[in-house]
Amino acid sequence: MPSDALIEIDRVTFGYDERRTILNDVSLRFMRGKVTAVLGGSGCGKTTLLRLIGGVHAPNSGRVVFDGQVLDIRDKAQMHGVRRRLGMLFQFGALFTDLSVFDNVAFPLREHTDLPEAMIRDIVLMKLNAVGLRGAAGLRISEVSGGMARRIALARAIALDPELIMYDEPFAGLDLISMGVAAQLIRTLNDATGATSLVISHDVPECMAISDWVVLMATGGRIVAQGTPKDLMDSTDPEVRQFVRGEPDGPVKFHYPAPELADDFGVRP
Ligand SMILES: Nc1ncnc2c1ncn2[C@@H]1O[C@H](COP(=O)(O)OP(=O)(O)OP(=O)(O)O)[C@@H](O)[C@H]1O
Repeated sequence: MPSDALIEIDRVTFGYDERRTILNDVSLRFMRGKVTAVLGGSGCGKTTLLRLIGGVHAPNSGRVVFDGQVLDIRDKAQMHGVRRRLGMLFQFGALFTDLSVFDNVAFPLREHTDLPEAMIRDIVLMKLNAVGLRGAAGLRISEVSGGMARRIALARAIALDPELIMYDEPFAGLDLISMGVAAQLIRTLNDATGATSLVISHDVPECMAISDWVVLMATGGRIVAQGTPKDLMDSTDPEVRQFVRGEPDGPVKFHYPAPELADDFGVRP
């Protein structure tokens, strides 16, 4: 019987080199059909987690399990199969600026399938329609706004009907309206396609609004808390409160450790 979790991170430890461990003994489960957000401050290892799921790197110890298969990045056939089932929305979109909107969305279909051009056209227009941009198919990337670019990248990420869609900072650099549109799209596409979505971000309100489950991560990949958005919003844990309410000071200090002010300014009597 398939597990309820599409992805399991099982006691994963990882560092880019021996000097520093980025994720230390992290265990997490991402449930099928749900939107899960991993929230955490800059540098705590969120993107690294996505790279481990995408098979860019292998853990130093522990396992990453995708739909019951333990990932082994040396197994080219397995990784090819797994990557084909993943859609990834990178930070800042990474669209091909010299191609049209249409050709950007068609790109993965032309690369990974032998579908006839007429069918590719229908799929591309359907995906663009899903993000509200069917009418923009003929535009060049240089002609579209940042918010539109994000939606085009999303249409491209779902072109091959992925079972898992991973979003790396989908709200970064967007104005409030575009942010709201992007957030609703993540939710709508998840529900319409039956995919599983994983969002990593530090935008608390957007993630709280669209997620079924929220994980709060701190330095070293330490899981501070996880639960439904309501659980976390209602939490009385000072570290959770500081994070979800954006309070500048709390268990995580505003000031980097420093000598006393009076000592630094030489005014101690
Ligand atoms: N390719 C790399 N080689 C070496 N160190 C890296 C590499 N990529 C990231 N790091 C380091 O790993 C740590 C975690 O980075 P990561 O990008 O996973 O964090 P993050 O939580 O996604 O942060 P942000 O929100 O700023 O993107 C950082 O200290 C970063 O400098």
